[in-house]
Amino acid sequence: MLPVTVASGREKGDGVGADAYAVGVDFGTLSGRAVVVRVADGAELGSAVHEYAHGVIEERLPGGGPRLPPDWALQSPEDWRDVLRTAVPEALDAAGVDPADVVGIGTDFTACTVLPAAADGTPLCERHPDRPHAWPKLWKHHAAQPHADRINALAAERGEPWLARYGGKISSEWEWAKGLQVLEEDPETYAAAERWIEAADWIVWQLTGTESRNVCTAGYKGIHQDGSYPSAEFAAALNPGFAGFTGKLGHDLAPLGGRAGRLSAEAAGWTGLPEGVAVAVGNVDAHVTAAAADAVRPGRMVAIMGTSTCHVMASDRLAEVPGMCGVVRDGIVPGLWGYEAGQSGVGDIFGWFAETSVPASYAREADARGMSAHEYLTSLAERQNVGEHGLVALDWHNGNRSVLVDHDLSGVLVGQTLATRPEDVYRALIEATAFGARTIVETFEASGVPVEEFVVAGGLLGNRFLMQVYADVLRRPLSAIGSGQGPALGAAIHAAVAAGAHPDITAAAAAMGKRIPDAFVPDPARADAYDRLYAEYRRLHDHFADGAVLHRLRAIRNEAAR
Ligand SMILES: Nc1ncnc2c1ncn2[C@@H]1O[C@H](COP(=O)(O)OP(=O)(O)O)[C@@H](O)[C@H]1O
Ligand SMILES: O=C(CO)[C@H](O)[C@H](O)COP(=O)(O)O
Repeated sequence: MLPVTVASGREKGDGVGADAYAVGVDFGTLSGRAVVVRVADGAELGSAVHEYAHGVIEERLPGGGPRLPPDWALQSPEDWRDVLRTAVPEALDAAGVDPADVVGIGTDFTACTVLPAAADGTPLCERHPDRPHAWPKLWKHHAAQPHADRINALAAERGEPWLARYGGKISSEWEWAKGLQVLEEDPETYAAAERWIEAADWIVWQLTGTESRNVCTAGYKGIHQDGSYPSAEFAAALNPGFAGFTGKLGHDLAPLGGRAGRLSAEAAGWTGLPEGVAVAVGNVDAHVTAAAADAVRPGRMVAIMGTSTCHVMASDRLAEVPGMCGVVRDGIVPGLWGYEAGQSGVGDIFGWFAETSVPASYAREADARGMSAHEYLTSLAERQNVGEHGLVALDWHNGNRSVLVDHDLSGVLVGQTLATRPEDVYRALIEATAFGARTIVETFEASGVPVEEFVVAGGLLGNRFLMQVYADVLRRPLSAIGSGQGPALGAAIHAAVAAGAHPDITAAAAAMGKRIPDAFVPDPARADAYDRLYAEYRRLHDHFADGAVLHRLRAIRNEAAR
């Protein structure tokens, strides 16, 4: 790896005036969004979104070829570059800000979205577009579950000390499982991959021209703990050809809020920003949002609720929380432990239902009222009393990230009768995700990590009924982020720190972040009624947790698809 120089915000003193701006760019699952933010107070002056031309590649590669196997999810690096070329200049235009007043740019990415690259950063899919394994694997590529299972079994057998930092299980979404899958299914691509790099770091490489690796993705997704990755012996025991895997990863890890480098001439040409402005160290969409919600202090759990939900929380204590995604020192903010847990499917589950299960009469009615399917179903669902639909669902349609860590689990719905209507199911699915969130919060608290405040962020904040369900199910007031673009604002906050405009992330979050306390308050009667349904959810959860039925069904499906 190339040598990396990373300065913290404190050390640079770039000199930042009152009218200085930072640009944050959020690379999501379907689109990238840029926002221009005033560094003094976090005012958002302009933003722009660029939808990825290829979206999520799940069926076939962009050039055609055979159908991809089940559970694959790929992306195109050119789509990501297009965000820099279009959304950033459009956001600058919308903001009416002189680019010369921009002091820094920061980015955040979905994770673990990871790609094989050459030593100069060229994605292998740009050399071998016909090889599926040469393409970036999106976070929700779940086809490496058998590899994750082997990693977990071996780590448990060898008593690997790092396993407890991941709640006892490594996810199939992460770097090791996905890397092992490439080795075993396409050894040539594995051998050609001089780098196995998170898109979070790759995009920073595009901006600066220099490779850097961030402490956040290395810790949560790369199993980097206490200064090292799992040993070469461990990797070799998985597969002798895997022994050198960590040689493809990064070893000099850059701290969050640091400056990864300066904007290259080429990236200045793409973005319209001045060459040489500070570029922040790469980061993850969920983790930057904690700064945007001014929630980087211990005990504030931020739920970033969109396609999936991530729960992130800084804490001054280290504990083993079963089924959490990970705890990483400095993983959200330097100096504290950063916890992450998550639900792999949330908005995605509602989206699946709205797309596949709404009758034509509902679609017509929604159209007539100028509502989306989500809005129409919500308007019907919110009229019901708690429990009136007689249903309970398990929110595992995209697997279970916490607390079971098993992506071969699938969704369950019980209690249907001939009177069950679409809005009943839609409501039961919303409730199921809220019960999943409660399971996570209770697991943290039972493990000695108190959740003092629950802060909601992300696109689902737009559904107020859904938020009220969460407040009722969690039996606690919810704070809400005061921005519609949390990750992009968070990335801009990191850019401001990297540019020296604020001394550190905590100070920048206090100045630029936005949090509204008690935005949703629980109703005691509904909360009591939900306690009964939650008890049923937990019974169903424990019944299906071992995967006996659900794994068999998946095996039958996979066999039939082959
Ligand atoms: N009114 C709504 N109620 C519930 N879910 C919605 C609604 N509108 C969109 N969604 C779901 O929200 C998700 C998009 O959330 P968003 O935060 O914008 O995306 P991302 O997580 O990719 O950043 C989609 O999965 C979609 O199905
Ligand atoms: O795993 C994650 C972060 O660690 C996120 O779930 C992943 O990045 C996708 O997020 P989104 O729901 O915003 O698309």
